[in-house]
Amino acid sequence: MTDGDLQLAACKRELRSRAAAIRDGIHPLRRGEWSSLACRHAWKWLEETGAKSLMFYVPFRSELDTRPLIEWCWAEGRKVILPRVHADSGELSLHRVESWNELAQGAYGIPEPAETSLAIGEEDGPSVVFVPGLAFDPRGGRLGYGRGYYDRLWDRFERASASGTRENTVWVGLAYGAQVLPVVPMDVHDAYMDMLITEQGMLHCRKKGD
Ligand SMILES: Nc1nc2c(c(=O)[nH]1)N(C=O)[C@@H](CNc1ccc(C(=O)N[C@@H](CCC(=O)O)C(=O)O)cc1)CN2
Ligand SMILES: Nc1ncnc2c1ncn2[C@@H]1O[C@H](COP(=O)(O)OP(=O)(O)OP(=O)(O)O)[C@@H](O)[C@H]1O
Repeated sequence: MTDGDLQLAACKRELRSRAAAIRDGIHPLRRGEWSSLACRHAWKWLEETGAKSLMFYVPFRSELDTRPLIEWCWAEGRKVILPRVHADSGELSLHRVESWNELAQGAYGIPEPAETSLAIGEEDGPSVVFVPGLAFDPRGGRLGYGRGYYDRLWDRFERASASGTRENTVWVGLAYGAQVLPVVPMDVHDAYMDMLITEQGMLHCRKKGD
């Protein structure tokens, strides 16, 4: 590790605890209100784009609540994909889920597809990925919990689209407006979002380096 890497890691660590405190500090009633507004913005956008296969996260801690969005997708017959954490390899496997009954408590206490659920391949993967995070920035920068799960998934999808196995995926950060900071420190391997959706609406991200 170079001095630069160490500084970046320290900067991320410090920001992680500040960003978690910001998110936890939002009153639960406000979180509920803002989650429902953000979900409505996301749903409107999904109706416009007609995307049929969507990957979500199941909220934990004080994250923006995606459950209404997931239930609308089920009601409208859209494909809902949820991740399962493999803490040993640092990978996420993807699973089609059709009801809450198919989930069990997984790593970190997050509800996830049960162990018996069959994973789907990259070629059957989602056209839109909704991504949780501690903080985001207007370039699409993202800070997660520091295990790199979504960065590795992004890498897999990029490779699959470069080799022609899948179409491009739209990456959408879902967060409260208070989590969008001026700049989030980014490593070379960090995944950039294409869009952010908050209670205030949609933001198209300026790409890396622009
Ligand atoms: N709802 C949701 N699901 C998700 C994520 C997420 O951020 N939100 N993830 C996004 O990647 C993955 C899970 N990643 C996680 C990574 C670390 C910790 C965690 O508890 N970390 C400790 C720090 C110490 C440690 O690294 O063990 C902590 O925060 O106290 C939790 C989840 C996959 N599923
Ligand atoms: N594509 C990748 N391949 C292998 N390792 C990776 C990849 N992306 C990230 N990592 C590793 O994962 C670890 C965590 O990365 P980082 O601090 O960027 O996580 P994060 O984006 O905040 O967390 P998360 O995605 O879990 O929410 C780092 O040690 C990094 O080297």
